[in-house]
Amino acid sequence: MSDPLKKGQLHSAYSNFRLTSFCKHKHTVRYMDRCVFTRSTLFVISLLTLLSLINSCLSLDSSSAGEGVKIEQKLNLDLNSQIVSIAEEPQDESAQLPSKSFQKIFQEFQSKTIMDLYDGGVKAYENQLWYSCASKLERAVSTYKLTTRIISNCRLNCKKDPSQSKLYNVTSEEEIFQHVGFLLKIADCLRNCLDESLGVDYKPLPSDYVHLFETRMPYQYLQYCYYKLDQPKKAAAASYTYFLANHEDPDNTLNVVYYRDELHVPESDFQDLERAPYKAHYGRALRAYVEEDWKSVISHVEQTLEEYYLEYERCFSDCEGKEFPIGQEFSTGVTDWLVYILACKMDCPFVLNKIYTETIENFLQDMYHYLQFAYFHVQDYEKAAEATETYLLFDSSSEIMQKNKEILKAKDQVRDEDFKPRQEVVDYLKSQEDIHSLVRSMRAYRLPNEANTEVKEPLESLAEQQSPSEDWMSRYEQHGMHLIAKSVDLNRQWRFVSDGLFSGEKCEEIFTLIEGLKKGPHGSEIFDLKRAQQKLKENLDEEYEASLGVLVRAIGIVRQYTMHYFDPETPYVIKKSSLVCWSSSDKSEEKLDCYPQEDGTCVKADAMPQELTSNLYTTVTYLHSADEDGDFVFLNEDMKADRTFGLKCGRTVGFSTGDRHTLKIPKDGSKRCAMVLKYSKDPKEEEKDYTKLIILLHKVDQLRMASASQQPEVIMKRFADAGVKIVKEAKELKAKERFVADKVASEAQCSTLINMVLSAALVGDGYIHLQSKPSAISPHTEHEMFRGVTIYRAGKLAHEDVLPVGALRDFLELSENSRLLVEKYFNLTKPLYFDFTHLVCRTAVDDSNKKREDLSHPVHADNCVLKPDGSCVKEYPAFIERDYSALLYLNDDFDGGEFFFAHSNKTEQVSIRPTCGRLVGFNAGHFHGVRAVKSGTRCALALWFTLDPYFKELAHVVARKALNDKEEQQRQREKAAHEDL
Ligand SMILES: O=C(O)CCC(=O)C(=O)O
Ligand SMILES: [Fe+2]
Repeated sequence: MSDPLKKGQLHSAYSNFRLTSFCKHKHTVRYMDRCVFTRSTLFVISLLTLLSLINSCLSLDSSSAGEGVKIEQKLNLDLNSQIVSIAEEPQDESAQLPSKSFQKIFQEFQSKTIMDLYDGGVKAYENQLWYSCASKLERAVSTYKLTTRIISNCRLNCKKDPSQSKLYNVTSEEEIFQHVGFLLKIADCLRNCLDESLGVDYKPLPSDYVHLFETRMPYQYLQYCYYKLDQPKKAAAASYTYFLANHEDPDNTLNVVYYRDELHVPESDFQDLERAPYKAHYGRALRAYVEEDWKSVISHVEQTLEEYYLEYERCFSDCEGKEFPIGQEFSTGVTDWLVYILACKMDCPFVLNKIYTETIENFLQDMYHYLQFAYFHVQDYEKAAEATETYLLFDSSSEIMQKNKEILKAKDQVRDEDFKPRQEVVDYLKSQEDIHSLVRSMRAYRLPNEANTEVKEPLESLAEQQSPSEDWMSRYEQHGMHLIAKSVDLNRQWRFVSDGLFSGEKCEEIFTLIEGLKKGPHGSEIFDLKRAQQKLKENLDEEYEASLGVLVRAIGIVRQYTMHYFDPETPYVIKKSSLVCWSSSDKSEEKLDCYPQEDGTCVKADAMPQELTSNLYTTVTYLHSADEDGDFVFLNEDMKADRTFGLKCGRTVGFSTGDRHTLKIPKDGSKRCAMVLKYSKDPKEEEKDYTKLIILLHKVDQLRMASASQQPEVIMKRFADAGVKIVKEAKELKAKERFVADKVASEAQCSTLINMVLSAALVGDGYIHLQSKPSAISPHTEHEMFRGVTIYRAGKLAHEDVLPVGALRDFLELSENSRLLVEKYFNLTKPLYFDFTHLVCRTAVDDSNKKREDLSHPVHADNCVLKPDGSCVKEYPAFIERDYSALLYLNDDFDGGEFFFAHSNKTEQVSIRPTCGRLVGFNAGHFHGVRAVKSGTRCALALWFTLDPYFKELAHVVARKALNDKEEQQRQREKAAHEDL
């Protein structure tokens, strides 16, 4: 972070501070690390930020109700700097606990009423009853705010002082209840408080409504109803309020602009109607800062801090009021709950530090910087010393702050004991450290199903299951990962090179994350996990989310491999993950006078470290292959090349962070990209953004699934209406969780898919899907040949116009229908995800060999290893994450090839004859096999599903995107052809 002390007229004491660049725009000044508009140009700057989103010419109709707010305008503002609003006037935000008499009236406003009001408002909007729309939605919002504030106050008060509970201390011999006493009092207090303020009949608002209010949906309706009621100021405030939580919505952005430019609503009326009090104080503090009114800066920053900590406490206690799925057992249930609360609490600073549309990373830290500066200016040096020391708690290595401390120390009025940090920050940082260390210690705990905030790679779980004596390397080799050089080959300790850590798919997917980065002076571009979160929050793009998911797993794989390789007593934590690309710098003719490093820096020879250490470690995994250019170079003491390695997707080079290395920047101007991980043995150094990103991905996923879910009966009826028939159920199939359905695919769809395999499949592709090894022979029998297409490959082939768009559409549609049918038939309450999707044909090699005794696919279960004693163990190399399986058959013109369910002694239990459109769905733990295909070709769409979102097959997202792109291209072509006529 840069320094407020650097700004404008410096006190002579500060003259030795470094100066940063000036702001480009002539009406801006620099404060903190941003450029803000000076007073003459003050505006609701978040508005300006949003304008930068729409720098292009747009013409949109913003309303679903017909005639909307229209705007046609070319906006051309250079507003790249991220700025915050400092023009808004504060409002009266604090909702107090209502008085007793009010409570009586209030009790009428039960959550049912909130729902009624909301639904009524929306209905009125649809019926164009603008007055009724506005009045109902206004009441819905105010009742919701009041209710949530009351509940939140109860939680806060009862946590602080549970003595309102009449329960005596609970004591028990039973150990578990000895811990529960305190909780019991809080629970009793909370229940009483809620009963008293909301009435005993109060029912919590259903989560889908909570979501609507949290995403400020009522304001989206309100703005239009106000507009129709000729209340532009209110409309402007409502649309601005909605915008702040939904800035990716371009229609609303245009509305805001419209109110400003067409209806001339003054800037001061663009108010955030949901603004937390501390944000208002913050805005005023910034304004005072620009005006150099130090006394006001102090007073507003102090109020900001006071309100911020209140909000922080509230955020913490509200986390405990969130709805969670809980496990069945007492211990798992309670622990799952705790883990959820923890994840929620971890997010609090992130939520609170979002000011308007921008997240201010070091919000609190900045506040003490402002205070220090302002106190210094009013010559209250003791307070300035206190603020300095407080700041140093956040960042003890800040050179600027250290220098400032020296300057303050030189003042006569300042004594050593004045450098005492504020208690509130000591407490705050302790609570943060507590949360993070709890999260760390719970790392190994696995939440049920989709509730998995701690991510496990298949290889990670494999690692945990193994005893140390087991030959871990050969297991990795089965996945195609193998060591190609180790320390002895590489002249130095702590060096290795391994191949095959990523598949081509993974490389391509991660590569897509690298775009729009800024090049550093030497020609490197760096992508880190902070940027990833920011981008995902700005735009919940499913494809981007999928690529991040791949990255998160990739990090897990490489870390696990590295830990195994070095077998450290203390595990390594990841200190920093980034994607780094090198390409020739703009001044490419000039030769670099430093050695480019894999982490994106460029180091001079004399600055190269001498020491090797096993405490800090780096791995570099390449994201593409290159025949000639871009080598990695291990250097020796004399800075001469020790060994060089070419680039290859998935190749991983590991070395001690202090080791000497460099790289060759491609001469042809192309980018050379790698995933760079730095490790440390100090758990305190762990990169928090990794966990944060996982939690964010998880939340996004839950949101998406929640909005998509529908009642099973409705879906099953829809299937029945479309002709799908359940033909065999548990009883006939001799076990629960099995069914057979017919007419899931049409004849035309079956032929399309079969043609796809026969024409486009790479022989053997996708069967060993961690590492494609083309092989014509079936892994199960030499009498058959395998051909397959994965969903990823289908997407790619369609993208390259090798596969007709319609074929990809059928592939995606049939997969999705099969998934949905399994999810709804089994009445699953958790979303079912694809784990792997494989379209596969088996062809009898020698048609005359009809006496075959072998099986096309031996008896097995899809998620465990069948042992000779008939037990099935959930261990590697089985895909233990798989929960359900389905096969959608595509033809019947072959001999043999019946699917059968089996007993654990491998004998046949019940068999099913494949035919086009027939789907078998079953629990992935059930034994089954396929009889020999004696002649002809048997094709099926094989689908494996998981309840664990971590294993979600991301290729579906990529393929869907490819389909959408192609369809859009087709539409454009048709449109152009039509216009030509
Ligand atoms: O093709 C079939 O009918 C079953 C295949 C199977 O069980 C599997 O691939 O795991
Ligand atoms: Fe199977």
